[in-house]
Amino acid sequence: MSTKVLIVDDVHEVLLEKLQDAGIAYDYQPDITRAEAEKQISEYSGIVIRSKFQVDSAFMDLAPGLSFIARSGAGMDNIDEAYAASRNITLINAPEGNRDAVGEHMTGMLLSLMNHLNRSHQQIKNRQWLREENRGYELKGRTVALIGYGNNGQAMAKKLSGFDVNVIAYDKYKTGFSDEYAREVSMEEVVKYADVLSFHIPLTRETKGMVDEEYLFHFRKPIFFLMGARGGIVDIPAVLRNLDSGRIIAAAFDVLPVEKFPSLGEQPWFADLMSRENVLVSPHVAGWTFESYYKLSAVVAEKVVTFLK
Ligand SMILES: NC(=O)C1=CN([C@@H]2O[C@H](COP(=O)(O)OP(=O)(O)OC[C@H]3O[C@@H](n4cnc5c(N)ncnc54)[C@H](O)[C@@H]3O)[C@@H](O)[C@H]2O)C=CC1
Ligand SMILES: O=C(O)C(=O)[C@H](O)COP(=O)(O)O
Repeated sequence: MSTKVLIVDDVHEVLLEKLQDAGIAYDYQPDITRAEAEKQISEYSGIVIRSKFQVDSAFMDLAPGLSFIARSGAGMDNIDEAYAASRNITLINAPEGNRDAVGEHMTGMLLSLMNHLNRSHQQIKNRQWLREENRGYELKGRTVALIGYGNNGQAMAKKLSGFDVNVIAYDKYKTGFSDEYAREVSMEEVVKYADVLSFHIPLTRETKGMVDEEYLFHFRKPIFFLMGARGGIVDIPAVLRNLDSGRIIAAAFDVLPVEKFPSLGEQPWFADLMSRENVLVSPHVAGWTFESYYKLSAVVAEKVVTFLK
């Protein structure tokens, strides 16, 4: 089978240019549905995706000649990685393309929570000028705990380096990673010292629902909670209960276990979550900037070209 790549989601034109320059044939079908892709995928040796649909074993079975799946993004949770490995299909992603965006966005969310920006803006819209209620907290001197010290964890640590904070990081699958930006710690130290808890781990069978009542129970100090990885990692009702008790001071989510309307609005916890003045939610855009749109596509194109050469 000659090399041909199917691109099934919106990507920056740099990706198309780089494939073209390398003489790699492709079809760019950003609006294709999964059902349509299923009909065509047998003709292709590679696919470039984002998060539009699941690339599961059933999909891969329709593509006997598939040699790679490239994700123009970081998270691989919409790909059955184990099945791809069993089929010897190479997986490519581009975390270098949006890690700075995630680091900046989650730092921004933290500063916003600590200074009540969301609430005070809403109050002023309602003609309320409440200075005392909106007195902020300073980051300086606090301990920020990063769970996961890969691309995004490291980017977040670098962004925080100008704030005079103590950054600690726990990574279950890495050791010996302490650097000038973060100190490697055990989970025991995280629960003891954290003032801020920020997640930078993938959604896997192991991490699904991991952040529940039991997980949050062990923290010794009230925490600011940041979820910028995948919503499926966290049990929202447990966070709500911890907000009620004051064990979580405030929480920011760029990702939620269910995203987009109407399904998000149908979740039993949705109205409660959104009624809180100390909760800040963004629509899964931490890694989605004008710059990362280009960088993700450029990085993934370079990796695809390297793989195919
Ligand atoms: N909100 C957004 O727009 C974005 C979200 N993401 C999400 O962030 C996740 C992380 O991205 P990267 O940092 O690029 O991944 P990465 O693979 O570079 O780093 C993840 C780190 O988490 C560690 N880890 C895995 N399971 C763990 C556990 N149970 N406890 C502690 N550490 C654990 C790994 O050893 C690894 O070092 C992605 O999988 C994706 O789901 C990524 C980009 C944008
Ligand atoms: O890279 C990831 O992982 C992300 O979550 C992206 O920032 C969002 O991915 P898309 O849904 O835009 O492909």
